[in-house]
Formats: sequence, C-alpha cells, structure tokens
Amino acid sequence: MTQLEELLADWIPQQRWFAGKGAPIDTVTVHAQHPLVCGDPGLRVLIVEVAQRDGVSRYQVLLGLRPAGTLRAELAHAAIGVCRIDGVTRTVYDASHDPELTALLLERLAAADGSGPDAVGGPARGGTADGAPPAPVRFRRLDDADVHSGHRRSLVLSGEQSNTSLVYGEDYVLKFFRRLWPGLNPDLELTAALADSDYVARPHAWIETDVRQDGRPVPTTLAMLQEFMRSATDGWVLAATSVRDLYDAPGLAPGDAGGDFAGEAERLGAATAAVHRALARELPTDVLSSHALQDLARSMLDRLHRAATEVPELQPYAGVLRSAYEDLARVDEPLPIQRVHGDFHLGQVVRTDGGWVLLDFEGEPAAPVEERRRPSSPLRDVAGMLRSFDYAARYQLVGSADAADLAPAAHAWAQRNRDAFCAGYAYGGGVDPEKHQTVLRAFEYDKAVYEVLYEAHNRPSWLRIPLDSIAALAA
Ligand SMILES: Nc1ncnc2c1ncn2[C@@H]1O[C@H](COP(=O)(O)OP(=O)(O)O)[C@@H](O)[C@H]1O
Ligand SMILES: O=P(O)(O)O[C@H]1O[C@H](CO)[C@@H](O[C@H]2O[C@H](CO)[C@@H](O)[C@H](O)[C@H]2O)[C@H](O)[C@H]1O
Repeated sequence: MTQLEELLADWIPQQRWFAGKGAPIDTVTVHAQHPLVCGDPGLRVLIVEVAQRDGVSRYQVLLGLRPAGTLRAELAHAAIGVCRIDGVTRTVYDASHDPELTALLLERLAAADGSGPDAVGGPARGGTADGAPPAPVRFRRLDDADVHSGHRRSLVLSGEQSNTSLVYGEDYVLKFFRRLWPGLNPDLELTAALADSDYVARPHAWIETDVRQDGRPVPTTLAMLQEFMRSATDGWVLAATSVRDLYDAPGLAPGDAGGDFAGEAERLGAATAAVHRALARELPTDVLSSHALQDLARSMLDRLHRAATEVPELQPYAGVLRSAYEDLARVDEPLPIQRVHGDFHLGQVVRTDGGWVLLDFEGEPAAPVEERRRPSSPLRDVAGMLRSFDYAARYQLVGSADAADLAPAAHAWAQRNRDAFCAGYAYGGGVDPEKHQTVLRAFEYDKAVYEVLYEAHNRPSWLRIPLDSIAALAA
C-alpha cells in the first residue's frame, strides 16, 4: 500500500459510514483519484477499494490537501494524516468539513447545464466539441432546478448517518454517498421520480463519475443536492419525545399521557401510502410469482443464517423465524410489487409545517444496488416503520434500572402507534396491512434480523433492542 493508502486503512474503520466494521481491513487501494480543485487547498474525489475477509467494497472519500502543518485548528478533527503526494509533504483530511472547498462544489452545481428528468441515470453527455471524453467527475442539474451558490458555507449534518450530508445555509442538502456501487443511486432515482410530490424534498442536482464494472465505465452517482426542509423535525426525535412523556407519567395509557404520537403516526401512514401510490404510477410494477415468493423467503432465511452465525443469541429464535418464512413461501395470493423505500424508519421521515416528508430512498446501505433497485412489496416499508415504533419504545430502556417496570408502557406505546400507522396507511390508499399478516410478519422478522447484524456492527450496546423484539415476537 502507498503512504496514503496506509493512512486511509487506519482512518476508514473509524468512520460512521464504514459498513465493514464486522471484520478487519486487509488492504486499501485507491482505485481512482479525480482532482476537483488543484492548488492549495486542493480537493480530490477518491474511490477507494477496501479489501476484507468477505470481499472488496468501494467507498468515496473527499480528500482535502494542504501543505503539511497548515491545517487550521477547526479542521484538526477531520485530519487523516500527513504523507507525500506528488513529491510534496501534505496534510490530507476529510474535505467534507472544509467549507472553503465545499463552497466550490455548490458553485459547480449551480453552473451546471440543466438536464431533463430523463438525464437521471442516462448516459454521460458527450464531452467537448473537439470530441474529448466527458469529464471524469460530472456536475449535473435538473432543468427546472434553481441552484444558486449564495449561501456558500456548509455544515456537516451530525448524527447516525450511513452517508455524509452537507447543509448549505437553509437551502440545500448535498449528500455524498459513501459506499459506492456502480450505477444510478436509488436515492437519486426515486427522489427524481417523485420530484413533484409534496412528500419528498425536491431534488435539484447531482454529481456523478464513471466507475468501471466488467471493463465498462458505468455512470455512478456520487452525490445528490436536494431542498433542505428547514422547518423539519426528525420523526425519531418526535417519537422519542412522546415515549419519554409516557415514561414520565407512570400508570397512564399512551393516549392520556400528553405528547401522544398516534395522530402523527396515522398521518405518517397516509403519507407513506401516498408515496407508494406515486412510485407505482411513475415506475414499473409487477406481481410476485409463487416461485419468486419462495426466492424471497429463501433470501430471508439466508440472512437469518448469516446473522445467527455471527450473533449466537439469535439461535434460540431461529425456529420461529424459519417457520414465518415458510408461511410466506406458501402464501397463495398474488403479491403486488413495485419500487419502495427499502430502509424505512423514523429517522428517514421529517415532520415539516406542511406534513410528513420522506427522505433517503437509498434502501439498505449494505445491500448491492441491483438488489435495492428490485421491486418489492410495499408491506416491506410498512414493516420497517413498525419495527421503528418498537425501537422508539425500547431504546430508552437499554441499561435502565426501570426497564422491567416500563416494559408494559413500551409495549402499549408501540402497539398504539403501529395500529395508528396501519390505519393511516389503509385510508391513505395502501393495502390494509391488517389483512396481510403473514407477509407483514415475515418482513418484520427479516428487518429485525437485519437490525441484529446492523447493531452488532455499529452500536453493540443497542443489540438488545432487536434481540428483545424478536424474543417478544416469537413468544
Ligand atoms: N432534505 C433534508 N431536509 C432536512 N433534513 C434532512 C434532509 N435530508 C436529511 N436530513 C436529516 O439528516 C438525517 C440523515 O439523512 P439521510 O438522508 O437519512 O442520511 P443517510 O443516508 O446518511 O442515513 C435525516 O434523518 C434528517 O434528519
Ligand atoms: O438511516 P440509515 O440509512 O443510515 O439506516 C441505517 O441506520 C439506522 C440507524 O440510524 C438503522 O435503523 C435502526 O435504528 C433506528 C433508530 O436509530 C430505528 O428507528 C430503525 O427502526 C432501526 O432499523 C437502519 O436499520 C440502518 O439501515
């Protein structure tokens, strides 16, 4: 490995967005390096390949470069290290934290030519008049997007993120996809398909490059610029506040405790149904054949095997989970499928003055992009949100001395909001989740198993949450 690759091999595992935390890194290779800003400071987009026991994954690093010893104190936390690059000793750092550099990205997006919605996922436009190939990193803007670079300073959104989002003033969010899969990112694809919907943050522009796959260059989304919902409050924060109010009111039912969330849960259900209907209008739909249903059940079983091998505490419940998947494989009614959110939870929705807005249509960040772009049952998203109500109810019990006393209240809160969400989903025009219990249960179990792996890798102290839910579901 080069000096830079050695530094990255130490730095990458400490990043929240690194998805390979379950195993050590063997090597890091800089697969491509595209200069965006030359000079001092400099900015390069790196595509790095991280080799681990289970294979090689690609990540995007925004590399800032300054002469060694000149990194300002406020950027010290972003430092990756000091190494020689192009014969000069430089400090390299995570440029997403450097507003001086990120301002230039917004300027490039504002200056980009407009493209129609078909340009999303379309071929790179052909280079310059003299026939030169398209630029390695392309800045593209939707035709009717009004991107201006007046609010230049960006701030990195803090929080439990799989990617890195920069907020410019109060206007835009620029989200850099960290784990890269060749091709169109489903977040950009679905957000663009829903561009006119009141339930999504309007997409404006994107950044892409070509990533080689099987010897061919594949246009691959690096980042998406969308409207910043300035009046937004995170759904997780709202739900957690409601749960806290309930825990502070011993003996009261969730509907009587103050801060009841059921009205919001119901409206969220209706908003989810509206988004599903819009996705079904804009993008292909199908019906799952019985053969495909069996494949789906098998994929759930595979995930269970992987999770139970890695997290043995799951093994006592494997029998119950397996039989839920077998029931799914035997469902003999047609299961409509369409594009869905794919990783739906309370942290992916924000409440604005105008109602609920859905974010982050990327799907489960660890899954290959072909899998995430595959149509699925909308009940998969319903199940994701039901899991999230369970999380919101349980997470304040982790490590609490009052956990046993509060458990009935947690159960009541989750049940009330599950019911409200499902009712809202049905009256909002979605299928009635209550009438599809076998499918819903299988998706819920599968999501909980995913969460077991997710927590084991990212937040081991939260591992008990999905494990306890599975124990309760299996009881
Ligand atoms: N357009 C937006 N407007 C307001 N807040 C946003 C917007 N996009 C993201 N956020 C906030 O950032 C958080 C993480 O964004 P998300 O797109 O889910 O990132 P990730 O893919 O890294 O999980 C969201 O939960 C939300 O609170
Ligand atoms: O939002 P991301 O796309 O990064 O999704 C990943 O991280 C989520 C946590 O931030 C994780 O969600 C799990 O924890 C949530 C509470 O923090 C909870 O509301 C969800 O129900 C639970 O699944 C998500 O699974 C993961 O893909």
